[in-house]
Amino acid sequence: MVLSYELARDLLDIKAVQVNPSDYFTWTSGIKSPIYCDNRLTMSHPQIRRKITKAFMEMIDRMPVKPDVIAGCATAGIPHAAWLADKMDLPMVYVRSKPKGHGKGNQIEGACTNGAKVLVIEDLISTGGSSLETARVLQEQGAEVLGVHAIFSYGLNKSAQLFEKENICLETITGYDELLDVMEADNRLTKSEHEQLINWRNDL
Ligand SMILES: O=P(O)(O)OC[C@H]1O[C@H](OP(=O)(O)OP(=O)(O)O)[C@H](O)[C@@H]1O
Ligand SMILES: O=C(O)c1cc(=O)[nH]c(=O)[nH]1
Repeated sequence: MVLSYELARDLLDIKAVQVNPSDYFTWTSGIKSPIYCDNRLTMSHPQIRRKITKAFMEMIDRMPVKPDVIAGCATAGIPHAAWLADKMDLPMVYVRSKPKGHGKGNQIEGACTNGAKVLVIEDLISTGGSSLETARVLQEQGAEVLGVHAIFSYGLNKSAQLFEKENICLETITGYDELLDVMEADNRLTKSEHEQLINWRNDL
């Protein structure tokens, strides 16, 4: 099976995906959503997290310029960045959503030298705001951000526009369309619920 569909089914099987049409979830951006995908649950499934690491490694294989640092987007991107960096034998850093309010006041944790070629690892893209903020913080510290790689994206127009505006390349393993296709194929959604969820996403 194609990996994007295989991973979408894995996310459903481990109950990472919740659909709640009558009681919307609030996303980090403030968007109200009938669906929530908790990719943090992949941490608890070694076979799935290894599949994700392997997919990230294959994406790096296809990159014309290779990263010399892997950066995890806090918090849910951090474990995946760590497994990837370990497999690739590369240095890793993580970037907090805001500078730490005590201690050294760091926003970037770990060593990221000026001019380092950095790949940002994120678990999920909704608007893209969190991962692009991570990229901005790294660039401000003199890093060259090669791109953002994420497990999943909702494929919102807003995120496509933001990544284009920032001129940062986004690649993902799976996404909303694959998830909805698998849900429909497995009779987890009716055709009309499928359409409703597609329309909701397209109207955002
Ligand atoms: O593309 P965006 O609109 O920025 O949304 C996606 C972000 O939201 C979630 O993180 P959350 O803020 O819930 O924090 P966490 O990773 O610490 O759980 C997710 O892990 C992404 O980082
Ligand atoms: O945008 C978000 O905050 C968000 C959406 C989602 O489905 N899953 C998640 O972890 N965060």
